[in-house]
Formats: sequence, C-alpha cells, structure tokens
Amino acid sequence: MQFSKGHGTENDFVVLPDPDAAIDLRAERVATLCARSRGLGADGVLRVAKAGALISTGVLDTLPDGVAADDWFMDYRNADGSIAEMCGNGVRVFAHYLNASGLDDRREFVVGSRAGARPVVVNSANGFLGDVTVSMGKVRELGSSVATIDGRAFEGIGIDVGNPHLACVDGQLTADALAALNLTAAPGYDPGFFPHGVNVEVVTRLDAGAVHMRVHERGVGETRSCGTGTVAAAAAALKFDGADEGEVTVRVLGGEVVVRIAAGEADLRGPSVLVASGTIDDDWWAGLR
Ligand SMILES: N[C@@H](CCC[C@H](N)C(=O)O)C(=O)O
Repeated sequence: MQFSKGHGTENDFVVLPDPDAAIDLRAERVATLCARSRGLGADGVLRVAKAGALISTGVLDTLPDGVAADDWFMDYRNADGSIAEMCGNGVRVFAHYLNASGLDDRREFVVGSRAGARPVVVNSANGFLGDVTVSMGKVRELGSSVATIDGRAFEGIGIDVGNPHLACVDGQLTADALAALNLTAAPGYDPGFFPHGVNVEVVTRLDAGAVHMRVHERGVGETRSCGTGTVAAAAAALKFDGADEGEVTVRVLGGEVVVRIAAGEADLRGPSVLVASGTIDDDWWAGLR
C-alpha cells in the first residue's frame, strides 16, 4: 500500500492514494497508523478517493452538497480513528498531493469533504512545497460557551465551519502567556452545547491584523495547527473587535496562515509540505485488528 506523509503548518497527515476506495480504514487501523510509537505517526489520515467510489463501497451514504461523483474526495480520519467532517490543513495537503503525484494536474478544482464541496486554487506547487487557497464555505456562529483549561475558564464563541469549534479570544492574553498555557489535557466543555465534541482554540486579540492561536483538537489532542480552527479563531477575533469581515494572519505553533472572511464565508491560504512517500508493509497492515 502506497503512502505519502505531509503537513500543513505542521498539522501532519498520512496520505493514502485510494481512488477506488478499496482500503479498509477501520478505526483501530487508523489509530495504529497514526500512533507515533508503533505506526507512521500523524494527526490524521487523508484517503484520496473519488467521491463516487466512496458511495459504491458504502463509505459514504450520499454525496455531500455540491460534490459530484467524479470529484476527488478527502476522506479524513482523526488520529484516534474517528471521522471528522472537515480538515482545513488537510485540504491544502490533499490538493498539493494531487498535483505533485500527477493524479490531477488542474490548478483549480473541487475537493469533496463530508462538510460539502471545498474549491481549491493551487497557487504554486512543486514536488515538496505547495501554496494553496481553500474556499472554506460558511462560518456559522453558534453562540457563547465556555472552555475550561488547566483549571481556568475561557469564554468563547461556538463556530461551525463544517466541524465544531469553540474559539476563545482573551483580550488580556499575550503571545508569551498563550505559549505557557498547559494544553496537555482535553479542555472541559459543555456537552449539551457540543453533543459531538468540539475543537477548542485559545486566541489572542487582533494586533496589526494578526492573532496567535493554540488548539486542542477533537480526536487528536493538541496539534501544532488546525486549519478549520484558524478560520474559527479569525472569525472570533474579528467579532471581539466588533467586525464581521476582514483578513487575519493566524500564527500557530507550526507557522502561519491567512484567513479572509467576507459575506459570511471564509478563504484559507497557507503552505503544504510533502515530506516523504513509501510503502506500508501489506502483512503489517493486514495483521492489524
Ligand atoms: N486539523 C484539522 C481539523 C481536523 C478535524 C478535527 N480534529 C475534528 O474532529 O473536527 C484542520 O486543519 O482543520
């Protein structure tokens, strides 16, 4: 089985080219593949499949909004094996991979996700480095809620960008204090508000068009970046300053991305790096539960 390993601002993925959706991606296998000690190690898996093939093999029941059977589909799995609707860093790596591998040489196309169609523009790409803009769709505010981190309450806004986020802007928080925050344990949140779990972002307020963000991802733990999280962070930071549109540079542990929000929709632009490719041992894979 072929794989590539890539990352978007150090949010890292195992990429599995599987146009016919033939690979059995049961949760335990994904979790082992993503384990850093006994697998390849990653925050998640990106299966590169045709949307129609995922329907034929029963992975998807229906095609999400705006996705055609012939579109490429990012079948995303979190490191614990759970399925998530969307992954903003993943889409950039996915689109870059399609160009770099020769599976698709178009620079503008639609990537299907469980949250719907995500049009991409590959601004530049070579074998290892890409720069991709993703149309992230609607940014929906869900109302106020609270996260508890390291014994401290952070007020935030629930934001749906295809997957659920609780973006907490703290007007007093400096970049240094954010860096010192202990995000080892999963933040506490209101399960009545987020019945399917939530990704939690802690964010500094806007300063010269930029914010700093750290994130604890549902199904993964703390990651060095989260693309959908940067969109939620940008929306929350703009709202904190009384704005609902604008361009925000979001600085994360693994680099930075640019989020543009206009008319309730977001674009995300940032890098993609393809680090390696190789072969997963078939016997090892077949022996996993
Ligand atoms: N890292 C991703 C988000 C992945 C999904 C998330 N953990 C969830 O469960 O919703 C990104 O870049 O957006």
